[in-house]
Parts: sequence; structure tokens; C-alpha cells
Amino acid sequence: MKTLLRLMIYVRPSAGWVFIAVTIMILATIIDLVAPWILREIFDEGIDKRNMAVVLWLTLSLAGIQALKSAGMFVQGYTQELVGQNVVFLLRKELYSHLQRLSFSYYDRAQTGQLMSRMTGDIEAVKNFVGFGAMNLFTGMLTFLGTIIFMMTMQWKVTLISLITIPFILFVLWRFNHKVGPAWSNIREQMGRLTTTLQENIAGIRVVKSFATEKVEQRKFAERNEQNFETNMERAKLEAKAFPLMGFYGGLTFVLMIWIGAIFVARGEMSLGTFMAFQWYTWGIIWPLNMLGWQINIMQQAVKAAPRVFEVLDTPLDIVSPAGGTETAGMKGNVVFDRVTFHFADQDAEKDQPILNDVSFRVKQGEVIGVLGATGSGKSSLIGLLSRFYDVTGGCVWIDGVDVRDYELDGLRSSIGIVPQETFLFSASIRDNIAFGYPEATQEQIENAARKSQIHSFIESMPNGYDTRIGERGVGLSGGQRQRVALARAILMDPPILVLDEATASVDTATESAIHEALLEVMKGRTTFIIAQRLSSIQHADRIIVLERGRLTEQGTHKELNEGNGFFRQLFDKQKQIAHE
Ligand SMILES: Nc1ncnc2c1ncn2[C@@H]1O[C@H](COP(=O)(O)OP(=O)(O)OP(=O)(O)O)[C@@H](O)[C@H]1O
Repeated sequence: MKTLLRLMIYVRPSAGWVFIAVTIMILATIIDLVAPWILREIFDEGIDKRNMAVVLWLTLSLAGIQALKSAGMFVQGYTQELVGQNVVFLLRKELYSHLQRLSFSYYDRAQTGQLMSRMTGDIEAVKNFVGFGAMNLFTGMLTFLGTIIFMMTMQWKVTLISLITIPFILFVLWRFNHKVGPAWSNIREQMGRLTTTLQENIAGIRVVKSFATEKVEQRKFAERNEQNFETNMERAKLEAKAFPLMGFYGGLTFVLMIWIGAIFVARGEMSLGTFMAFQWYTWGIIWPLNMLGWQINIMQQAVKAAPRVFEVLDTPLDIVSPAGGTETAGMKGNVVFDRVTFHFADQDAEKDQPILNDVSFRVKQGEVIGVLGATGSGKSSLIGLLSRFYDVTGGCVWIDGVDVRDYELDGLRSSIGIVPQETFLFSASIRDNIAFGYPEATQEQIENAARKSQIHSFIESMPNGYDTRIGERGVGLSGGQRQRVALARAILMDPPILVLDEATASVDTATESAIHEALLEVMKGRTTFIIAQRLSSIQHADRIIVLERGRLTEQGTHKELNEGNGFFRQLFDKQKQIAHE
């Protein structure tokens, strides 16, 4: 009930259309109720009294109101769909906008396939009910009650006796409703899992193929597909049992009506016209009940699908822009990490080892900082805190003396240009990919950024130059080329803070060296963090900080660290030894 009430919020903007559809439905129902009554008059006042003029006029009026009803049904069908589509439109818009604002922590746990199935199948199920189902449910109930009232006023005894089967039909409906709900719940959930399997398989098809696990993947998909097939067949069995039974009781009502009606006509307690009208009215009782089975089906689908959509909508936004957040215009890039401790949301802050533990350091505007550490030591997490991908668990991160949590969020993120470890390129032209964060950029600006990241001449050599379209994973580009496109994307933003997270890890040493030469110019005046595992990547760093298991263990210049005997010195010796071998 709560779900249905909540859905009403999305129907409210279409209230005008709902009013039109419902008014037409009420008029159509009245026509359905009046038509058998006219039939009775044709018999009793026309045929019985041999008055052909009455027959003619009443038949013509019957034809007239039926034509009117058909025209009304056209408008009603259209408005019904319009209301449903409006609800889908609003829900999708709200869901998409919420998905845009959900934090990294949410996406760390979320399954893409589940989200896709909520965005498509689940919302579609809601539409079917809101547009078609709910309104037909309303018409059905109106027709059912109206028919009984009309019949009672004509011959209440025959009506009451013939309706003896109704409780049986209602019982079958109640049981069906009770059982089909959980079946739909399973089906919606299974569809989510099926889509997840499909999405993961397609996204990871290169891994699947390189490990030759197509058959295993096929089996996994087949298992889930089969589960879904079986649950659907269980549901079909429920329908196959309930609907014929309801049809049988409906037929029985019809037969009873004829039999009891005939007795009352023979006794002179019912006119032949009323008898004929009752045959027509019987359909007004049977079809709404039979339709009710389908409507319940549609309603249960929506009732089970809508909470899956609402669950996403109700996920709180844990990282939001503060009201009246500090503007970032004119940001210089003085960064301070002050006793920063960090746990991921799914960690136990009491028991689990923090990802970053009491980390403090200062970076002045324009400084180039190398962040060095073994894999998993917390380097990317450190940078994530700067851009508020996550918020600190303890301590504070300051930029220009302002806590990052007090900055206007979009401004903060646009002020920090990040070249991540894994680049995502959109299925668009290379130009659009570079200008992703700054769509208004001129061709000259784009080319400049591409030159600085050593990718311009390669783009120029492609058949369509900057207009060359690339796949969603940047297919057609090598790992190093993808990284350089991402680098150009960050440079184009002209941010006061630049972060290169293993940004040159996929390029050869000569290109890395060329990129770093070019970056010398780019980094001028900008605070730059270079995250790296090899020393060649941080040769231009003014200062280096070393992370070990979330703790800052060393910091200083190349020279200072080389004089020590810590991680830096060991790495230096190791890499020197490898170079000699
Ligand atoms: N979303 C997450 N939830 C829980 N733990 C995570 C999550 N992401 C990373 N971790 C853990 O946090 C630790 C630090 O990860 P982080 O990515 O910051 O390391 P890193 O130093 O950048 O490593 P690499 O050099 O391999 O990229 C790792 O032990 C990792 O397992």
C-alpha cells in the first residue's frame, strides 16, 4: 500500500490526464450499464408491443452510444499510455540524477547489472500498472458494482441467486494474489542477477576469452536463465490454475442466470426484456472479475518492482556539496593533510587496520610531490580524499586553509585534474573525449593539451584525426595512448592541482621521459602529485612522500631520502640493480 501511495507522487503531475481518462472511463461504464437497459426496452416496449418505431429509435441510440464509447476509448487509451509514460519519464529522470550524485562508496558495492535492470525492466513494470493496470482496475470495479446495482433494481431475487458463485471467484482471486506476489518478487530479482551476469561477461569478455572460460560463463548464465525460466513457469502455472477456474465460475454464473431467469420469466415475475438484459449484464460481472486476475498480475509486478527502484532513490548521499560552500575560483593549491585517518565504509573502524593512519604533510602551491609506496599502501586513497571521492574518518584535509568538506563540491573536483590508473574513454570522438570536462574548449586548446601529453601527432595520423570515434573502453587505442588521452583531458581543465596516478605506467620509457619533459611546463605554478611505483616517474618531484601500509614513513627530497635507509633507498638500490642486470 505504501508503495502504491508513493507511486501516486509520480502520477500527480499528470493529474489532468488522469482526470480525462477516468472521466471517459466513467462515461464508458455508464454506456455499458445503459446498453442492456435499452435492450430490455427494445424487447418489452418495442418487440412485445409490436412497436417498430421504438425498436428503430432504440437500436439507433444503441448504435450511437456505442460509437461514442469507441471514440472515448481511443482518447482514453492514449491518455492512459501518456500517464504511464510520464511516470516512467519522471522516475527514470530522478533515478538517473540520483545515480549521478551517489558516492564512490555506493559504486564500490553496487552491481551495474542490477542498476541497469532497475532502470529498465523494473521501471517498465511500474509503467504497465500505473498506465494500463490501475485505470482498468478502476473501470472493472466500477462496472462490477454498477452492473449489480442495475440488476438489483430490475430483479433483485434473480440477481442475488445468480451471484452465489461470486465468493468462489473472489476466493480464487485472493489465493492467486497471495501466491503470485512472491513469484514476481523472485522474477524481478532474478532478472537483476541475469543482467549482472550479462553485463559482467560483456565488460570482462577479454578476460573470459584469454582464460578460455567461455563454457564456464555460459554455464553460469544458463543456470541463472534456467532459474528465471522456472520461476516464470511457476508463475504461469498459478495463472493456468486460477484463470480457468475463474472462467468456470463465471460460466456457472451465466448458466445460473439463464436457468433462474427462465424460471422467473415462466412465473411472470420477470419480463423477457429484463431476461435478455441480464444476459448482457452477466458479462459486466464476469469480465471485471476475470480481468481482475490480469490486473492483479500487473499490480504485483509493479509492487515488487517499485521498491527496487525506490531502494536506489532512498540511498542517502553521503558526500554532498555543503550549503553555501566556498567557491574555488582563484584556488592556489596549498595542500595540508592534518593527522588524516581513513577507513572505507565497509570496514570496521574499531577493528580493521585503517587504510591511512595519522598521515600529516604540507604541500606548497606549485610544488611537485612524488607519492611513493608499495602496491596497496594507500596512495590512491590519499588522493581520493583530496577530491572528496571519500571523506576522512579522522583528521582533516585543507586546501588554501579551507577544509575540503567546506568547498562547493563541483568546483573542488574541477580544480583537481586527475589522470587515474584506469582510464575510461566514452564512445565518442577523440576530440570529445579530451574535452570531456571542458566541452566549450576550442580546437586550439584541445590540440595544445594533446601536444603536451604527447598524443597530438598520433591523433593527426589517424584517418579522421580528432573526429575519430573510439569505443567505450577506448578500443583501437593502446593502453599508453588511452592514458595520454586522459592526460590531455586533465591538462585541458587547467586545474590548480594536478594528480597523476600511475599516469605514465603504461608508456615506454622514452615516451614517459618525453611526457615528463612536456609536463615540466604544465606543472609550472600547479601543485602536482605524481603517484608512482618506479623512481623514473618521480624524477622531477621537488619532494617525495613514502607510504607504507597507510602510514607516512618518509618524506624529503631525492637527496635526503637517498641518504636514509628506508623504502626509497631500498627501491632505488633495487631498480639500480635491475638496470645493471
Ligand atoms: N573500495 C574499497 N573498499 C575497501 N578497501 C579498499 C577499497 N579500495 C581499496 N581498498 C584497500 O585499500 C588499500 C589501499 O588501496 P589503494 O588503492 O589506496 O592503494 P595504492 O597504494 O594506490 O595501490 P596501487 O599502487 O596498487 O594502486 C588496499 O589494501 C585495498 O585493498
